[in-house]
Amino acid sequence: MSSQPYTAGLHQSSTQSHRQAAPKRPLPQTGVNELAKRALIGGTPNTPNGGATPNQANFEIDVKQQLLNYQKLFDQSLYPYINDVSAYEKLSKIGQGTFGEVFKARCKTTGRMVALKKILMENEKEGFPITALREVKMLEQLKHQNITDLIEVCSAKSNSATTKDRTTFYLVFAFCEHDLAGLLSNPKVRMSLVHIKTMMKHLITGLNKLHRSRILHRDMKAANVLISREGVLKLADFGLARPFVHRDTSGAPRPLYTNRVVTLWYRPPELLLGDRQYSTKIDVWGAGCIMAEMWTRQPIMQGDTEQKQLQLISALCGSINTQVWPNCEKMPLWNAMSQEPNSALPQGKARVLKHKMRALMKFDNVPESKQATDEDAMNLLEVLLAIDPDKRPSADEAEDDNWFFKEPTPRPNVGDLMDTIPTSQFEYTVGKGAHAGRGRHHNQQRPGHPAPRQQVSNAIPAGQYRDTIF
Ligand SMILES: Nc1ncnc2c1ncn2[C@@H]1O[C@H](COP(=O)(O)OP(=O)(O)OP(=O)(O)O)[C@@H](O)[C@H]1O
Repeated sequence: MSSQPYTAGLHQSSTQSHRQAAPKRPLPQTGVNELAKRALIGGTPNTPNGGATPNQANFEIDVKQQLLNYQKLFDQSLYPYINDVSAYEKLSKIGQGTFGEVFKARCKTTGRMVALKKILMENEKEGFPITALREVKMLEQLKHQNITDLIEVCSAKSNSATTKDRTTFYLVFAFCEHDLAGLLSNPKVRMSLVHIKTMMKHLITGLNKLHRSRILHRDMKAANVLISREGVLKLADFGLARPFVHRDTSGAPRPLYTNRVVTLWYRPPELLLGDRQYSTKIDVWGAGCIMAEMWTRQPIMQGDTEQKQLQLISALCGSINTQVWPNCEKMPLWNAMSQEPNSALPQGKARVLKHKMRALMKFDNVPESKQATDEDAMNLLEVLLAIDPDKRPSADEAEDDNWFFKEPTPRPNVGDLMDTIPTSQFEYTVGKGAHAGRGRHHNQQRPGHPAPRQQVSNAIPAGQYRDTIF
C-alpha cells in the first residue's frame, strides 16, 4: 500500500457537481418552538440566587440548593411549548439501549410512526441530562436525509408512587423499519452489488455531513445504521457524538478527548493505542468495517479485549509498525502493547484484506463463471481500513471515490430491497437480543455516565463474539 495520503481512488474529474446535491428541505415542523428549546436547552434556572456569585465558603451548598431549585422548577413545569408524550400512542418496545428504552409509537393526529427514546434521568437532581442536551443540540444541526431525523422532544409526568411528579423526557425520531446489523444477519435478505453501493454512498454522505458540521460520531457500527421503509439509510445513535476542533484552526493546543469510545469491533488502531487527539478518521475506519461487513454479513474483527482486537487488525490489515504508520510509536500505549508477552502488536504479518475479500466482492447479474471482482470496491475498502489514520480518505474524499461513479451506479434508495422484507426487523428481533445484542459491545464510556459493569471488564457476554476474522 502506498505511503502517500489518500488520493488514489479519487474520481478523476471529481467536483462538487458530480454529487447529488442534498435535496433542500423546508425547515421541519418540529413542534418544539424556540422558546421551549431555550427553556429546555439554553435556559438558565430562574432560582432565587440566579446570577449571584456564591460566597466561596458556601459555594457547594449554594450549588446544591440551586440544583434542587432547578429540579423543582423542572418538576413543576408544564412545558407548554413541548408536546406531551400522550400525543403519541406507544405500540411496542423496540430497543433497550444501554442508556434508555426505545418505543415504537404512532402520532395520534398525523398517524406518523416514530421511535420514542426515553431519556434516562440518571441523576435526576441535575435535571435534563447534559449528554441528552448534547445529543439534541447536535441533531438539530444535522438535518440531512442520511442522518436520523429528530422530530421533537416530548415530556411526560410520571404517575408511579416512587417517581411521582417527576418529568420524563423523550426524544422523538422518525421511525426506521430496519437496522443494518439486523438486515445483514438475516440470510433471507439478499443484497446485490447496487444495494451495497447505494447504502455505502448514503453512509459516506451522512458521515460527510456530520464531519462538515464538525461532529465526530464515535460509535460507527452496523447496529447504529438505520434504514427507512423507503430504503434510505440514516446514521443514528448520537449518544457518544461530540463536536470537534479542527486541527489547523490556530496555534492553540489540541484538546484531549475521551479515549474509550467506539464499540471494540469497530475501533481503529489509534484508539486502541490510547490516542486522545484523534480525528474524523476514527469514523472512517468504522465505515470501512461496515463496508466489509456488507459482504461478510458479520463484523469482520470480533476481538474480546483491546489486545485481541489489535491482533485481529494485524492479522487482517498487516503488522502495525513505522513502515505503514510513521507515528505509531508515539501513541501512548505503544510500549505497553508491544511489550505484552503475547504481543498485541505482532510483527511480520502480511496485509491479507484484499486477498480475503476478493472472492466475496464480485460483480453480480452475470453468470457465476464470468463474475469478476469489483476492484474499485476493493480499492475503496483498502483505504478506508488503512492502518495510518492520515492515509484514510476523509468522508468528503470517499464520497468522490471512483467506485461510486462506475456501473452499477448508486440509486436514490434501496426501496426494492425493502420491498422484499415483509415486516419491520424490530418486530421480530426485539427482546431476543438479535437486534439489541449484536456488535453492541459497550465498553466505551459515555461522557457524564458512570461506566456500566461490562465496560470495566471489557468482556463481551458469552456467546456474543467469535474470536475470528470473519
Ligand atoms: N429512528 C428509529 N427508528 C427505529 N428504531 C430506532 C430508532 N432510533 C433508535 N431505534 C432503536 O432503539 C435502539 C436504541 O437506540 P439508540 O441506539 O439511539 O440508543 P442507545 O441507548 O444509545 O442504545 P444502544 O445502547 O443500543 O446503542 C436502536 O438500536 C434501535 O433498535
